[in-house]
Amino acid sequence: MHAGSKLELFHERLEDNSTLQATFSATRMRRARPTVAGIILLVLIAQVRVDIVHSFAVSSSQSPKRKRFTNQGKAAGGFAKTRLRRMNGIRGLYATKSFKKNEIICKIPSDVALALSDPSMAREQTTNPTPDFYSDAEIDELESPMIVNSAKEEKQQISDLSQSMNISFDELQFATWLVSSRLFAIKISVDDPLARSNFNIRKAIRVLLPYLDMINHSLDDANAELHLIDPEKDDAWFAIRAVRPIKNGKEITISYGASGLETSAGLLMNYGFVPNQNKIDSLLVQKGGDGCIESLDRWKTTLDEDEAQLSVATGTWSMC
Ligand SMILES: C[S@@+](CC[C@H](N)C(=O)[O-])C[C@H]1O[C@@H](n2cnc3c(N)ncnc32)[C@H](O)[C@@H]1O
Repeated sequence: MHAGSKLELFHERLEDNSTLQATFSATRMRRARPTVAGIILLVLIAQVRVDIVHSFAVSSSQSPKRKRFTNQGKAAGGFAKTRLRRMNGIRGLYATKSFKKNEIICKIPSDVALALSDPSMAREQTTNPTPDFYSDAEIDELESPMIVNSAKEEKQQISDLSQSMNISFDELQFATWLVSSRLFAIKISVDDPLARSNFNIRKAIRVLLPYLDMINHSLDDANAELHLIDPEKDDAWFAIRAVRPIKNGKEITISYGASGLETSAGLLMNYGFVPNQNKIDSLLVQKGGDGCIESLDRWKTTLDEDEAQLSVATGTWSMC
């Protein structure tokens, strides 16, 4: 019960802070103008932040062929039958025809994707550092040591980098956020030289996918999934596949996270928002994964304080 109530409080705090972040980001976005320097900066950041930037590794070709594609073709042939729209203030991707279950909604050739992690190094990839726009005091309010430390580390890295590269902190922070909030994680099978021979294991990589990066997150109600088709071939594709029938006009959503699962902390750190409910958070606590319980235990508030805050916030509080 202790961990559970901490978790709910944690969730509320994330929501409060993500509201702050959304407001701040919107202000910054109005000011931002896409410039060549900005684009170069993005590439530089991608290089510095992840150390390894390479064209997508599933292609066996050293010099991938350029592909031509159109948005006028059949549904499976590219960007067919979708368009960008805004609903409830969030821009997203919407179907302009109905899709059947398992139908491919759109495809992106893998050579236009930028992979921000090397699958062969995925074993060492344990953190997903992202920019954070909160003040140090706001970060401290999150209390969870895992998030507070990550966010502060993130800010420090941006600060160090901006000085060593002679770029303004604000520009670098904005560009870093731009990249990290548009990344998708996907699991792929790769040869693991350290594993038994002929043993392929699934590893997560994070990729920037033009156009597909317009798809919003839905944990419980996602109607599509991100796939990699023919990873062994030169002409591998990223595809969005309908996991159930989608009617014309419906928003197309996927569940962010390498396995379609992402904690609220991960969503906040990577994408700057948290959902209202996230069943993955309680699973994490139940299983004690990722040092979650330890990190909750080190919070400054007592259980009584948590319950008092929760009852104010929700109007009711029942012991579980
Ligand atoms: C990959 S982009 C998706 C397209 C984005 N809405 C846009 O207009 O460019 C990810 C960003 O969309 C927003 N977003 C996606 N799913 C969301 C959701 N369920 N609730 C709130 N914001 C969401 C967040 O700002 C996130 O950083």
